[in-house]
Amino acid sequence: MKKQTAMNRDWIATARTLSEALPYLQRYEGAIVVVKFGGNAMGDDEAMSTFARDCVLMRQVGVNPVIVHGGGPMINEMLEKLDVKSEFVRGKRVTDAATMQVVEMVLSGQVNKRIVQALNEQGGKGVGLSGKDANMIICTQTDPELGLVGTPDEIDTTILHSMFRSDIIPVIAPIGMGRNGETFNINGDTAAGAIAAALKADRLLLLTDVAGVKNKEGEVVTAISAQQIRDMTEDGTIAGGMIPKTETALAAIEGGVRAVVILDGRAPNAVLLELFTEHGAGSMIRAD
Ligand SMILES: Nc1ncnc2c1ncn2[C@@H]1O[C@H](COP(=O)(O)OP(=O)(O)O)[C@@H](O)[C@H]1O
Ligand SMILES: CC(=O)N[C@@H](CCC(=O)OP(=O)(O)O)C(=O)O
Repeated sequence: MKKQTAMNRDWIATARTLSEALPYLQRYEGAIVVVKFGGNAMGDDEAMSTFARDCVLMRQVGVNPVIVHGGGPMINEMLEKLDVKSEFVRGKRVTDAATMQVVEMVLSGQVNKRIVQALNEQGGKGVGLSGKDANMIICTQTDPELGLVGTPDEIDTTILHSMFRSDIIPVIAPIGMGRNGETFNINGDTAAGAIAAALKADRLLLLTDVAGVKNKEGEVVTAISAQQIRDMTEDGTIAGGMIPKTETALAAIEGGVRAVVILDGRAPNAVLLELFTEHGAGSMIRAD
């Protein structure tokens, strides 16, 4: 009898959560939400299924999710197997022609298809693309020191809009084309930010493996201004892989994205919690 009461309490709490989601569901109907799913945020198959389920649910309630993925750790693993050395400069992989081949194979062939499959197993319609498809991302070289690393210069979102109309969830590998036929490796955060800005997205969610942007004391800053980001980068509090993330956040806001959230993608249902409950997670960056 006692057990049943506890169960009832659980159901009541679940019903309350659903009911409290109404204003959020209304706010996000028709919204475009770009989700960057970083390689470090991708967990085991169960975590992948949970993430996919959240994205399919988003689509089901009228949100237009766009997934832009990373896969840095998976690229590292393959490069190691092939005995190709790799190094990062300011959070970006120095990419020569041989490395580029491996990057494209792992991102487009392996990681992209894993996410597409997970979405489709949850009843969604995931379609995999890279920035090369339908001329979506045209790049210029970021810096000769980094080799074939590209900075998105022109984004064509036509294909994405036609996917939204067909209930398709686009899953995009961060690879772009140069104007002279080159293939460029784009940092996943940079690609997600550029796509979010081109779509004037309502939200850009950067899923990673930390709870948010941490200050000197190691505490997550829940709301962070552009100026705070610049100061924290200057004094080294923001370092490594967090640099492209915060740079992306600033560029995305400037490009017309309403808000960017950096959050822990390994936390179960992180995306749903952020969008549809009052328990938003991570660090939110808005225009100053
Ligand atoms: N101020 C900071 N706050 C949080 N994380 C930081 C900070 N500075 C550096 N980092 C590092 O950035 C990492 C996230 O970047 P990265 O590993 O590239 O993630 P992803 O693979 O998800 O893109 C964190 O795991 C952390 O080690
Ligand atoms: C230029 C550059 O650094 N490209 C990245 C692309 C993948 C990526 O960004 O993956 P994560 O999001 O998992 O870090 C790379 O080669 O690792």
